[in-house]
This record gives sequence, structure tokens and C-alpha cells, in this order.
Amino acid sequence: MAAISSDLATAFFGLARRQVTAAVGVWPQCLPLPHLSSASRRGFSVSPRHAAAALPRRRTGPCRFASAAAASSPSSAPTREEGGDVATKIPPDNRIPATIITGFLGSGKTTLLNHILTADHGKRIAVIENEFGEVDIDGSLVAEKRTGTEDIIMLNNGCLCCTVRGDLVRIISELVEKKKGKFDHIVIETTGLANPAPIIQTFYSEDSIFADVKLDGVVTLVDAKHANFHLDEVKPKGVVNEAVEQVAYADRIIVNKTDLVGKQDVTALVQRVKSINGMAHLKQTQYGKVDLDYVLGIGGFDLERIETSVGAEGSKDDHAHSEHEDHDHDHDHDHDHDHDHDHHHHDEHEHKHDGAHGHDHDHTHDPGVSSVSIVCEGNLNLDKANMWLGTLLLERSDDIYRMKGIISVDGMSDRFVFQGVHDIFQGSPDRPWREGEPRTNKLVFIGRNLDAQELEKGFKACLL
Ligand SMILES: Nc1nc2c(ncn2[C@@H]2O[C@H](COP(=O)(O)OP(=O)(O)OP(=O)(O)O)[C@@H](O)[C@H]2O)c(=O)[nH]1
Repeated sequence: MAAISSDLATAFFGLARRQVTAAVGVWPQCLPLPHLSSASRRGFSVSPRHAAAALPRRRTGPCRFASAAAASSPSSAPTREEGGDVATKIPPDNRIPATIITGFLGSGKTTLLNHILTADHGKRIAVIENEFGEVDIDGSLVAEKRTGTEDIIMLNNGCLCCTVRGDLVRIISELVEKKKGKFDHIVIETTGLANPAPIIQTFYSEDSIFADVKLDGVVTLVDAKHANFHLDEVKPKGVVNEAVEQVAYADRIIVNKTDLVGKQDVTALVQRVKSINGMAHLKQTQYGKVDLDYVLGIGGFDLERIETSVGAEGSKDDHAHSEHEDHDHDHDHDHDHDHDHDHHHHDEHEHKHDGAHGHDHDHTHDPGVSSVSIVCEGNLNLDKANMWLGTLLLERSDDIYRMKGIISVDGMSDRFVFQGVHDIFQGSPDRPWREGEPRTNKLVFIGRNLDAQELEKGFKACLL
């Protein structure tokens, strides 16, 4: 790894650290970026223990930089340590993978789960079901015939995004404690009304989980027949539209129930969903019938697999900047859930789909969540890139739901890869740029009120 790699991250992270005044510290794997206040409101805590769990050895002294993510070599050791600066490649990640299945009510989550459980994949899966409401219906719907399923655990009386989040932590911790080695994968089916963000954050913020379990991916079911209606729903100010959020955070999107609508409608919906999330892979299905490796073992949060999302074909077409109203962004995602979960069904919306072209960017009630992808060749000036990304996250981490990127820095022989979820940021040198390989930067942002032109302009201004 080139020494410059450490400089890059030092710079990124250094900026972050300067903003984080409460001495949370800068730790590998989970880096709290500038918005400490919002992070605190979300109940975030980033602990040094994460570092201990993730790193091959302990550090001494102040850590100004640590890169994260699994590198290929188990013998990888910190490659540079000067005055506390460390560029570390950590050993392969042997933690138990966990998949979140989300999707609006009735979109087919249980159907997919049954498909997963009855398929012959040899994996031993622990299932955590999160039912909203008192009656645990899904428990009885999960197929009797199960292949190697170790546990099905119900989380009742609440949704994962609020009170039950503590239960989730407890249950996963207990699973790991009591049954480690007896299962290979955890699948969490959320209620249809859950916002995945806090669940995702749980995997980074809870020490007890982070050490043993890693988030593998978010799989979102989209109901081909009803999704538009839910995506269109207008929520009270500061309340998230769960259907939109579920799409926005996904690594895999399954547009299900395609048997219930015509091809044109499906095409238009696919375009719409892609304009919200141009990073996820998307498949159209009936009864959740997908290959299991499409939903399990996808490494959606792994740095070494960034390429599969930022290089996804078609992503360039998806960087729609949606016209939208100016929303108040002061809300906290964790706090968006004390609303009752009634649907705010509403009257007819002027929802214009252009079936022929599939470009439906003039939703009257567009919630303003969209994807922006930037692809361009060239080398970045380290200082400028640092300033740009640091400032962006400082100012916009509430709005930036997910981001991933591969970037080329002047003088750095390795690619630099990063991914983030709000104010969690992971970055690491990846592999060397190959001889003759164009040094193409690829970045994808998913978030609220993103201005594609402004982002692209800001990024390009960092190029030499
Ligand atoms: N026609 C059709 N029906 C489907 C399809 N997939 C699932 N269903 C049916 O849709 C209904 C809801 O499916 P579920 O799998 O229970 O959906 P869910 O997302 O788990 O629902 P909630 O738990 O209520 O949020 C069931 O009756 C399924 O059999 C499909 O592709 N086509």
C-alpha cells in the first residue's frame, strides 16, 4: 500500500476529528463524521472497543487515522504508523453476516423468507421476525419445511425502529453468546412500517453486535401493484415515508408481484425506484423467487465489494435530481417514529408516469430522495478532495443516506474505496490500479435533496 493512502485517509478523517469535539475519537470501522450532535440524538456511540475488535493489534497514543475493512491477507498489519497515523488492513471478516429484509406491508417479505428457508442452500439461518402488532401472524406463515434453520425468534409489540431496537440488540447478543457456531447467517424480517436506518446503525453502534455480527445487506421488497401509492404518500413534516426509506437504503431491490400489473407499469416503477436508489441491484419477481445468492452473502457494506454497486450498469442513467419541496432537515431519523403508524392515505395524486420512457421525475409529491452517481476519470488533489468530502458530510450527513465510492488520488498507487451511512464512514485503500487501467472515479450518493450538478461540480473541482 502506498504511503499516500494513509495521507488520504488521515486527511479525511483528520477533518472529521477536528469537528468531533466530544473526544469520541476516530476509530476504525466506524468513524463518526462531523455531526456529533445528530449522532448523539440518534443514540449513536462509537466506541474504542470497535477498534479492538477489528484491528490486528492495539494502538497506542492518539489515533489520527485508521482505515477499515477486510483486506485479502490475513497477515496484513498496519503498514504505517507515524505519530499515531495508521493505515491498517484488517484480516478477513469472519463475523456472522446478517441480512435485513424490509419492504412495505404486504410486499412479500414473508414469502421471500419462506423461499429462503425452504431452499436447499445448506446454510443454517437464524431468523428474527419483527411483527408489528399483537398477533404474531408471520410466525405461523413461515414454512414448516425448513432447511437447517436454527432459530426463529419473534420480536413482538413494537417496531424495530423504536422500542424493540434494544430487544434486537439483546436477541442478537444472546444468539451469538449461546449459539455461536450453530448458525451461519442471521435474517431479520422487519415490519413493513420500519425505517431501516436505525436498524442498520445498530450494527455499527452496538459493541456487543459489532464484534461478532456484520451487516451483509438490506433487501427491500417492492410491491409492483401498490408501491407507487406508498411512495407517493405525503407524511407530516419531519416524518419519513417508510416506503421511500426502505428503497433508499437497499442493497438489493426486489420488485415483487409483477404478475399483478402490466409490463409498462412495472417498467415505470422500476425507473422510479432506480431514481431513488441507483446503487442497489434490482430484480423483478413473482412470489419472491430469486436466487439465494442474490439476497444472502452480498457484502453490501463491505469495502472490497464496493465495485459491484458503484459500477452497476445503468447507474449513470439513474442520477436523477428530483424536483421537490424544501423539506425541513432538522428531523432525526430515529425520532421519526413516535408517530403512530397509521397510514396517511390521501387523495388522488397527480402522479405522472411516462410508461414509454420510464422517466417519471415530475412526481407532484416527490419526497426528494434520489441517487446521484459521478463517474469520471482523473486524479484527485488530496487536500481538495478531503475538504470537499469532509465539508459535504459535515453539512449534509443527515441527508446523505448511503454513499459508496472508488476514487483515484494523485500519487496513490492503490484505489481508495469508501462507503458510508449518514455519519458512519469507512474507507480503505483497496487494490493497486492496474497497468493501463483508466483511473476512473466512481461515486454514488443516495439521499435527500441531492443536487446532482452541484455534487458533480464539487467533485470535479478536486481533480487535478
Ligand atoms: N399475486 C402475487 N401475490 C404474492 C406475490 N408474492 C406474495 N404474494 C402474496 O401477497 C400476500 C402478502 O405476502 P407476504 O409475504 O405475507 O408479505 P409481507 O411483506 O410479509 O407482509 P406483511 O408482513 O404484512 O408486511 C400473501 O398472500 C402472498 O401470498 C406475488 O408475486 N404475486
